[in-house]
Amino acid sequence: MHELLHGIDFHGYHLPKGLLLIPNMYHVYHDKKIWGDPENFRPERFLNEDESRVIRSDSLVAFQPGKRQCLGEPLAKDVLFLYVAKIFQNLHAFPDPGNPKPNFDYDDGIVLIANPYRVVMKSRY
Ligand code: HEM
Repeated sequence: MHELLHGIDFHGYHLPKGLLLIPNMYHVYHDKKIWGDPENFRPERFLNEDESRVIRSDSLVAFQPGKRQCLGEPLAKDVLFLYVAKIFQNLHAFPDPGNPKPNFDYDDGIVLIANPYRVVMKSRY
């Protein structure tokens, strides 16, 4: 969230001094002009053609661009990578056959919260 220090005109709107701005991440991550088919889980969209490298995209804005961007981004990404990699290095994950599969439904709030779902984790070893 950022507060405007002075009023500005932006794309035909006047934004007054003191206005609080909150980026609409849902809109960015569901923009068909950027992602094509945002509703599909297709992680390879973030890889180059031979899938050997992650492509850096200006549209991935979880850590925010600009002067006040997150200082902890490299640390957060390393920790998340190790955390998720460790889980899937040791466990297989399956949808729970006795329960509905996860979907894109959510609960409204300040942030959107995924509805609960169950998965079965099995040791790889
Ligand atoms: C998944 C984890 C994280 C996410 C998604 C995240 C996201 C963000 C976002 C959106 C901002 C606001 C940027 C803005 O105001 O434009 C921010 C600021 C900041 N983050 Fe993070 N962050 C994460 C983890 C961390 C960690 C681990 C650290 C430190 C070890 C950290 C340190 C900071 C600092 C110091 C700022 C303030 C930067 C400034 O105002 O100049 N963050 N972060």
